[in-house]
Amino acid sequence: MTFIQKWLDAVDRKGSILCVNIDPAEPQQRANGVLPAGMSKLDWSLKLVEAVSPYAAAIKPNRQYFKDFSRDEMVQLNQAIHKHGMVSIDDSKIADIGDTNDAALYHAAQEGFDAVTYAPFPGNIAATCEAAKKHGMGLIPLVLMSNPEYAVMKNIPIAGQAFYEYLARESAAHDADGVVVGAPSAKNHLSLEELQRVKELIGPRTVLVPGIGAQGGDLEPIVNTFGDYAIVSVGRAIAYNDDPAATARNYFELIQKLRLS
Ligand SMILES: O=C(O)c1cc(=O)[nH]c(=O)n1[C@@H]1O[C@H](COP(=O)(O)O)[C@@H](O)[C@H]1O
Repeated sequence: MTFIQKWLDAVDRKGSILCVNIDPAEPQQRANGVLPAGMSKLDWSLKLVEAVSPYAAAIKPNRQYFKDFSRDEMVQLNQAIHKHGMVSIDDSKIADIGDTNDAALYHAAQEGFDAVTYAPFPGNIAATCEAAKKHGMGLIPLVLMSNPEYAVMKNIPIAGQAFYEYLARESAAHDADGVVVGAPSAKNHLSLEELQRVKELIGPRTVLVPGIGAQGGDLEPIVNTFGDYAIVSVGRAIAYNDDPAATARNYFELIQKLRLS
């Protein structure tokens, strides 16, 4: 089954398009938004998965925060995500030569992920899409990032089009399962027109949308543009709130209003 189908099934099952990012920072790592002292990363992550599971259809662990995890720990986390009827996205943003990307996809498959994020800047979209299919993994290339600095990249002309259009077009041409498009906000560079352009170029594929919550992104243009193909991702605003379940429910309800209007 393709990742797109897995996602649409999860949306049906859960009645939600919310994805919760798990980015567990260690207490000594930064001042705010960290794991409680003395609590294991795995226990904290499993507790979060359970708390948000009534309101979310996907979980996205960011690999930079899990460098210390064993395969067994990652397998346990993915089993919990699947037990609750959600899909699991390995946010690795792989970005290397073919054999190395293949290694990342192999490990993601062994750990039980459903899809992997990919930074297509080495120019090997075709080969990486093929490798993802070989491993039964969904592949989600970055197209429009949410960070303000991406403004310097997105319109660089390439093959007669803007860089982001090129990435969206290539992702669709090689049958990637989706793309990453950040949520427009007052602080970043993203516009409704760009969202619509990406939709036009990729057709019915998933769109992983980070940038809601801590980064101040706007829900409305995302849900209105991409509908149930939008994997609406919220991280710190839920994970580090005193009541993650209640916060996930609030986001779920905000999204539902837009989905059903
Ligand atoms: O690929 C991503 O998920 C991603 C792409 C992007 O353009 N912007 C972005 O914030 N992300 C990731 O999405 C998550 C955002 O987390 P919060 O800002 O806490 O909701 C982090 O794990 C980021 O690494």
